[in-house]
Amino acid sequence: MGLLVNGEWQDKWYDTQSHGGEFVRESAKLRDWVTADGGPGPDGQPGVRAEAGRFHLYVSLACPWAHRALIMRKLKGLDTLIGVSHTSPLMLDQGWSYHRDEGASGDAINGVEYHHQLYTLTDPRYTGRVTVPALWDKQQGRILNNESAELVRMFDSAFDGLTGNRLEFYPEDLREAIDAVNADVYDNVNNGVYKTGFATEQSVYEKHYEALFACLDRLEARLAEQRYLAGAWLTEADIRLFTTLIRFDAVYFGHFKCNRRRIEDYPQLANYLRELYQWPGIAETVDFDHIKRHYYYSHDTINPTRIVPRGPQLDLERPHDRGRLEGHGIRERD
Ligand SMILES: N[C@@H](CCC(=O)N[C@@H](CS)C(=O)NCC(=O)O)C(=O)O
Repeated sequence: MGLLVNGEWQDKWYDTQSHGGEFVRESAKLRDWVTADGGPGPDGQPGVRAEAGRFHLYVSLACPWAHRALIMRKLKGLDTLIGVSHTSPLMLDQGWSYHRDEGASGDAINGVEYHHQLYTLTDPRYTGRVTVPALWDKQQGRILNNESAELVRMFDSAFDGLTGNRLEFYPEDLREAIDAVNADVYDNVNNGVYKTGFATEQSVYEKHYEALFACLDRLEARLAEQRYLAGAWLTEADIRLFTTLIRFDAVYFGHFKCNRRRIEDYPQLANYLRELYQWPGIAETVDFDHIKRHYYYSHDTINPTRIVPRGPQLDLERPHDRGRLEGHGIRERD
């Protein structure tokens, strides 16, 4: 576990000390976009054109951020256009690796052993954290973008002309609702579990624990009234919540001490989680072996014995009750 400083790998755990015991997530730094015609991204970011076979997605199957991109790749029918490599679940002194004997796919594109080498291929003097997911541009030989929220948006629309897929996860008229719930879920749930679990001061841990469960209570109340987070349509907001909920009972409840309640104990969230898990294409993106081995083995500051728990036994295939609420599925573009 570590980071690059001027292209040199340094083996360091997160610095919570200089933030009063807080884990502070660094913003992603590689932010170019893929667009249908190669024009700029939505905020004027440099753009490159969507082409079949040009891009490769590097992920960890354990990582909730990478998982968003993997689900979008699947639901948007991008499997044959964008290849994927996955890391070993074990993130050790050299960070993420492609060691096959630990369960990685290997790296068929660049043949690197460590994920940080993709960052120094991108910029030999790269400084920053070395994270998954990362979208590689084979034509330019560099990582184009390493921010999952942006990969979700690109995958939603940039390749539609090539795939003919018209599913829409960020429809114009729902953007306000999606942005609002995303902000709450990001801060208190997606990143909230990390802020709770990585805290190194009791009061900081308790503050984030309270914020996390207050948000889960808000979501539980919302999902009693509507089928999905933005209403009757399934949107990117649901994908973004799903990847944290699916890891919750298996990892965050114990390992990150997020243990007021399990997701299984929330009637709405538990049924909602099962509906999403059972959505065609989603279950095959979930790998509990990678998920559990990653967290319990890699974070030895939290779990020094590196024992990976056997449980819990989860039955995500059993029926859900969400059909009682009005739902239209995923919107299609005209
Ligand atoms: N903002 C990034 C965050 C990605 C991220 O933090 N990924 C984790 C894995 S779950 C990682 O690679 N961490 C390595 C590190 O922080 O050194 C995104 O959403 O894409």
